[in-house]
Amino acid sequence: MLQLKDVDVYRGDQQVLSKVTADLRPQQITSLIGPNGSGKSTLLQLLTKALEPRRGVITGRPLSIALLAQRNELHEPLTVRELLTMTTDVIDDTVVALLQLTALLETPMPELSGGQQQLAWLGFVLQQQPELVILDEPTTYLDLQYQHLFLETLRQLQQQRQFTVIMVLHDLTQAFAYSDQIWLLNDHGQLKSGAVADMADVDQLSTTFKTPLTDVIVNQQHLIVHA
Ligand SMILES: Nc1ncnc2c1ncn2[C@@H]1O[C@H](COP(=O)(O)OP(=O)(O)OP(=O)(O)O)[C@@H](O)[C@H]1O
Repeated sequence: MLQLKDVDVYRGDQQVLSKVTADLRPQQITSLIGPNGSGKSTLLQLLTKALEPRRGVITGRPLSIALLAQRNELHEPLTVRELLTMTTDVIDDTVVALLQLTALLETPMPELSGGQQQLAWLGFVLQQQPELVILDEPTTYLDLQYQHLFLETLRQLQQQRQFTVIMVLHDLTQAFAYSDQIWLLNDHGQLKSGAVADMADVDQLSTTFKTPLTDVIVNQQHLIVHA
C-alpha cells in the first residue's frame, strides 16, 4: 500500500518532515505518535494529498480514503440515520450495533453526547467502506469510557473487515494497545517505524518525548507511563 520514500516537507522556510521513509502496512492499525509540533498532522495531510512533499516520493495511495478529525461539524441537525446514509443508502446493522447507535438512529446529532457523536462519525466513515481510514486524534475530546469504546470498536471492526488504519494518538498506552505498527516522529521531523513489540523502547520514547518514561507490562500489554 502506501509508501513514502525520502520525503521532505516544508511549511514556508521551516522544514517539518525530514527524509521520511515508511511503508504503511495494509490491513493493520498504525498509530502515529510524537511530541507536539513534530509534524503528525502534516504527515497525515501528505497521505490525503492535501500537501505535496518538496522532495521524495509517495506511492500506492489507495483510491478510497476516509478521514475523521478530532471534532466534526454538521451544517444541519441531521439525525444519526441521516448522517449514516449520507453517502450510501444501506445502513450497516453490524457497525451500528457495535457502535451502540441502534437506539439512537432517529436522534438528531446535536442531542447526542460528544462521545456518542464521535461514534456516529466513525459509523459515517465506516459506512463508506474505505480502504484506508485516517484518524487525527479521534479520542481527544472523549472521556475514558468513550475512548476505550471508540478504540475497541475500531479494532474489532478493523479485524472483521480488514481495512487499513493510521491514527494520531497522544496516549502512548492506547497507541501500543490498539495498534499493530507504530510510527514515531521526533521534533526534527524524522520518523522511525516498526511493529509494536519493536517500538516499545522506553529509551527511544523518553528521548523523543523529552521526558522519562517507563514501560509496565500488564496482561502482555505495554503501559507506557511517566517514570
Ligand atoms: N498551516 C500551516 N502553516 C504553516 N505552518 C504550519 C501549518 N500547520 C502546521 N504548521 C507547522 O508545522 C509544524 C508541524 O505541525 P503539525 O501540526 O503537523 O504537528 P503535530 O505533530 O500534528 O502537532 P500537535 O501534536 O501539536 O497537533 C509546526 O511547527 C507547525 O507550527
